Amino acid sequence: MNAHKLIDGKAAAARVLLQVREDVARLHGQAIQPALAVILVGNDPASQVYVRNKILRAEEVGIRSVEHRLPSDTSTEQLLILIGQLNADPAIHGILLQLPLPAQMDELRALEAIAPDKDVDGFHSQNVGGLSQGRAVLTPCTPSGCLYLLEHTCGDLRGKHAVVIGRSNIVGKPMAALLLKADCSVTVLHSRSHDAQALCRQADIVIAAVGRARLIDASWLKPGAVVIDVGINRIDDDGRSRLVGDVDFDSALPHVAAITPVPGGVGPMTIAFLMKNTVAAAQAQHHALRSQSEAVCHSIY
Ligand SMILES: NC(=O)C1=CN([C@@H]2O[C@H](COP(=O)(O)OP(=O)(O)OC[C@H]3O[C@@H](n4cnc5c(N)ncnc54)[C@H](OP(=O)(O)O)[C@@H]3O)[C@@H](O)[C@H]2O)C=CC1
Ligand SMILES: Nc1nc(=O)c2c([nH]1)NC[C@@H]1CN(c3ccc(C(=O)N[C@@H](CCC(=O)O)C(=O)O)cc3)C=[N+]21
Repeated sequence: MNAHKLIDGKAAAARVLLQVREDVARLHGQAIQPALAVILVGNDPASQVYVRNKILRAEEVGIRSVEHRLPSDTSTEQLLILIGQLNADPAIHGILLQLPLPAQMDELRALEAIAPDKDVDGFHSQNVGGLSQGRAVLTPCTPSGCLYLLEHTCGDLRGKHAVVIGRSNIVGKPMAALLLKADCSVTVLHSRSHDAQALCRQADIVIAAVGRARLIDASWLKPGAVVIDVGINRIDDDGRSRLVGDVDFDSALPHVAAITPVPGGVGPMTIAFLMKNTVAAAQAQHHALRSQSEAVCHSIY
């Protein structure tokens, strides 16, 4: 009955991937084979599932993928060596370092070691800074996917009040930067916020990226709000394990104008935008290479 309120992330991701497939075919025509390297350290079961999904999706659109699995006792130095090799390999266009890393590793140092033009997650400080300045740089996949869903649900975002719950470097902060770039008024809430619920109730748009199962129910939402649920939480439901978001979907649904489900909402969009970023990286690297060789030709003749 409320089906019209569902924001279908699977269908939107399929549309994005169709475009990516066309772009890949065009690159194949220029003898360019876009390629993504995925690094997985340790054997966290959830990370293994995500990595497998990313590799399957890459194959479907014609992107070559190379998986590098490292044991959980790998040192940061050993990881930096692999990243250095991938940075130097002209046949690799994108590098994804699956997070979280085992506790002994220096995550920030590893992310900073990835060449910014191969940083398809958009986590390198150069890309983070570029996004904050509003420049066209490689941008984190989950927030890009959320923005796409919002633009296709709300149309014009200008002047809308968006509340982002969560301030991680992966989701909350880049999400806030993208919404600001789209001319929203942005409030970012976190675990130290006073009366987060009352602030959230003022929002036209809510982005929940907290990591707490079903924290946000109808009492957090203004009637008619648009809700994007980034949360992926595995819970035990009468002895069966299942995925739920950060939003209490059943409580929120009668209240909202539109909402993403979990699964089938933001998750598929994250993977679609990873593919889009990989193709953009491949295009940019070949463009840069061509400009370089043209410059060399100019200096010779
Ligand atoms: N669908 C997808 O593609 C993706 C889904 N995810 C999912 O999104 C969720 C968030 O991920 P991520 O950003 O990495 O998580 P983090 O744990 O890094 O960040 C969670 C944020 O939520 C804040 N927070 C915690 N409790 C509360 C509270 N009660 N009220 C308000 N804010 C609170 C924290 O505040 P503080 O900073 O003060 O600690 C923090 O900023 C997870 O469920 C994750 O699995 C993540 C990436 C991609
Ligand atoms: N460097 C890095 N980049 C990331 O983008 C990154 C990461 N590390 N670490 C973990 C988080 C999480 N994340 C998800 C991606 C897809 C789904 C997804 O496709 N979810 C499906 C369900 C999948 C299932 O059934 O388990 C859905 O929501 O429909 C979920 C979560 C990316 N992350």
